[in-house]
This record gives sequence, C-alpha cells and structure tokens, in this order.
Amino acid sequence: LRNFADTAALQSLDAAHHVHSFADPKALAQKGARIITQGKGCYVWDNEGNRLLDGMAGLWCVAVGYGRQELSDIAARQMTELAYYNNHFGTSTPQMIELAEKIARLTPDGLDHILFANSGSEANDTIVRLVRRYWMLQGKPTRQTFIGRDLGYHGSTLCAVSLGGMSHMHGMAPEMLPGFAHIMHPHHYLLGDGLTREEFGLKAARALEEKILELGPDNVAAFIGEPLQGAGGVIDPPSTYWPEIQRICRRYDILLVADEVICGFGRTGEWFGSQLYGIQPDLMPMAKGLSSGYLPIAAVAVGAKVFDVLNEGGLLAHGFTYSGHPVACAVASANIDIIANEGLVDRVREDVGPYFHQSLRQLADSHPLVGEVRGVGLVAALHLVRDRAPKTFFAPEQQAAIHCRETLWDNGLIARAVGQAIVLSPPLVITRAEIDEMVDKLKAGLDATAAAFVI
Ligand SMILES: Cc1ncc(COP(=O)(O)O)c(CNc2cccc(C(=O)O)c2)c1O
Repeated sequence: LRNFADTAALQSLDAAHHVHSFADPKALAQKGARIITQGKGCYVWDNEGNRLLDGMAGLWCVAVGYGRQELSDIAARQMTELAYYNNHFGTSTPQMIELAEKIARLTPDGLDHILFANSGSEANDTIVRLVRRYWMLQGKPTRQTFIGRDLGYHGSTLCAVSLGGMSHMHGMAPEMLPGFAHIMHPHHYLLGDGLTREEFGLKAARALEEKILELGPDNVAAFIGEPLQGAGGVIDPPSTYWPEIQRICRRYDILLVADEVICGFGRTGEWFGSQLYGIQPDLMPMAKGLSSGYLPIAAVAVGAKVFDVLNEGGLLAHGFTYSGHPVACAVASANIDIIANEGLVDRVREDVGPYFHQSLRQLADSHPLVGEVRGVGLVAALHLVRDRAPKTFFAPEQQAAIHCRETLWDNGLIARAVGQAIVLSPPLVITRAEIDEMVDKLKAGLDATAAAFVI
C-alpha cells in the first residue's frame, strides 16, 4: 500500500479492517480517519500533504521531535545485531543493562530497581502485582486496595482502568475489578469554590485520609497519582496537596505510586514530575517520553522499601515477552542521551516552558472564551467557559472544546479536547517561533468557537 494519496481508498480500507482506539467505530467509518504519513521536528503531514503543528507530541510522548535520524540508525543497527532477546529465566542483553542503569541514575534517589514493559498500562498492572506481593510478604495480605483519583488516567488494561477514575472507561464493562477506590481530584478551578488554592489542596488531600479510614487502613495497599493529571485535563495540584498526601501515606503506612508516564522525561521542566512536586514515591511507572514514542517501551522503578522485601520473596513470576526489548531499549537509551545532551529539561524549565505559558496567558487574558490557563513546563490546558465572570461553564452537551479542536486541526494545529478544555503538550524541542505559530492558530480557533457557541 504505497499510494498514500488516495484518501478515499485508504479510509475505506481503514474502516473495513482497523478498529481505532478511543473512537466510535461506526461514526468514524462515516467520517473517515485522518491519515498521518510523515513527521519532522514538531510537524506531521497528512496523506494529502497538509502540514500540521503537533501541539500534542503525538500522545504526550514525542519529546525529541519527529525524524531523529540518530534514533532510526540505532534502531536499524540494533535490529541487525540482535533484533530480539528476552529477560526471562536469567538472560539479559547489554541494552537492557545500559537502560536500567540510566533510568536508575535519573530517577529520584532510591528508585534503583527497574522492570520493563511495553506500555504504561502494563507498567501499572506490574505495580499492582508487585505491591500486593509486597504486602503478602509483609504478612498483611488484606492490604489489597489501591486508591486513585477521579479523572486519574493509568491505562486501558482491566487493572489500569480500575486504577483510573475515568467513568466513561468504567462504563465500558459492567464490573470493575475489586480492590480499587477513588477520591476527588485536586482541581481548584472546578471544585474549589470559596477556598483558596492552598486551602483546597489540603481539602482534596484529606479526602485520602477519609477514604483510608472508610476502607480500614489494614485493607489499603497504596495510593496512585500522576504528579500532574494529564488525560484528566491537565490538573496541576495546589502546592499544599502533595506534602499532605505524603503525610497521610506515611501516617497509615500506605505505599505511594507516582505515575510519571506523562510527567516523566522533562515534560514539567524537571526530569520527573515527582521532583517538581517534592514527591518521594515507592514505585514509579514511566513510558511515552522514555523513548519519545519511537518504539513502545515502559518501565517501573521500584524503591528500596519495596524491592528489599520482594528480593527476599523468591520467584517473581511476572514479565512480558518483549520486556526490555533490545531495539526499544537501545532507542530509549539514545533518546535519553538526546534529552540530556541538548539540555531539553533545563530548556523547558527556563526558556520555552515559561514562554509557552506566558504566551497562553496573554492570549487567554484577551479572550472571553478562556476561563483558566493551567499547567507547568510544556503542558497546558485552556478551560473554555461561556462566561468568565461570573464563572459560567458550558453544559456537557455543548462540545465547545471538540468544536475548537476540529477547527484547530483544519487550521493546521493538533490539540486535545478534554472535557471543556483544550490541552497542549508539544515536543520539548518546540521553538519560540513555533509557539507563536501555535498561539496564532489557537486564537483563530477560539474566535471561531466563540462565534459558534456564545450567543
Ligand atoms: C499517566 C498515564 N499512565 C498510564 C498511561 C497508559 O499508557 P499506555 O497508553 O502506554 O498503556 C497513560 C497513557 N496516556 C494516554 C493514552 C492514550 C490517550 C491519552 C489521551 O490523552 O487521550 C492518554 C498515562 O497518561
């Protein structure tokens, strides 16, 4: 299939055989999929040659930008040398060893033991198994329940969906797995009426203590949270939130899992979101920016408190065929080197991150449709409202953000619509000029949406 130009032919074959992720198959078949064929830097092209500024870095993941020849070369070389081997039954490869050491060196102190997986979902399933084994080995087998947040996103396997707080995903199956509970998320703009951000941060964190006492501390295994909630709409917590969450975890001896699948590898202006928010997690899943999406790979960093117990527990009957896949490990290792050698983390924190947020705030200040700009580093959300003062939200059925997303796409900018928010998470290599282009396109999209929605 090399004739990419025939959109209709591609779309009808796609509709006939390809079941998409997070899509209504029947509706999409009628609409026809968008066919992306090339990528370079912060841009992708569709099969009709339209250039799009990828404001989402794929799915929050293409940190170093598209078309990095050095990553393709390393993948090709590794494929020729050793296209596959596994880490089961006592075997390893130099690529697994190098990447595990590199991740251990980069993660916050003490998270020195690395398991590999193929996706963030598998990484989180891995964590559920490890944590429940930890408590069994500790002689506390009733400590089985994980507590997550509303609008938390941890993946699409049964376990990961149960960890997450997405009601539209829970609704997919009649029953969620037992042993998972959820508390409110810490989004001040939506839930904090009447409280300062700091007061609300404490309130949202204390929901964890209430839930632990409701469940019984001896039944609770761990709390899982994204340092900043990504797919839930870029919910950046008040400064009082994580210190209080950690105080509560320590008080009831609850393990802490920081899900760094989005926040990891420079997105927030630190290597990991945990470092930005002062989180000392016991376990940390990561994926996406780990390889910039060039190949599927995920990892779990395990801290000494948990690993030292697992280490005494004999056989760890867990793993995947492609855990530590040598080509994925080689590319991920080289990807990390690019992030480090080009100083991308510092650049996000000190240059393009501040410029990105300052530009979005300037746009928002002069646009009646934007009620809040939130986020850190190179991740942001513009929350669309009917009215800024008094704060008046759109009704759920009024899909202003989706309308805006479609308009942006037609104008050459890719963004996410999450609820009533437009979400942006561009490659870490984005330039100021590309941010200016993004903001210009955003303004046009917001103007079109305001004209369509605000009477
Ligand atoms: C925090 C977090 N944890 C785990 C996962 C699962 O990773 P995998 O997809 O590789 O199994 C994610 C993934 N995040 C994700 C995946 C797909 C869509 C969107 C969206 O924003 O619509 C976000 C994520 O954002």
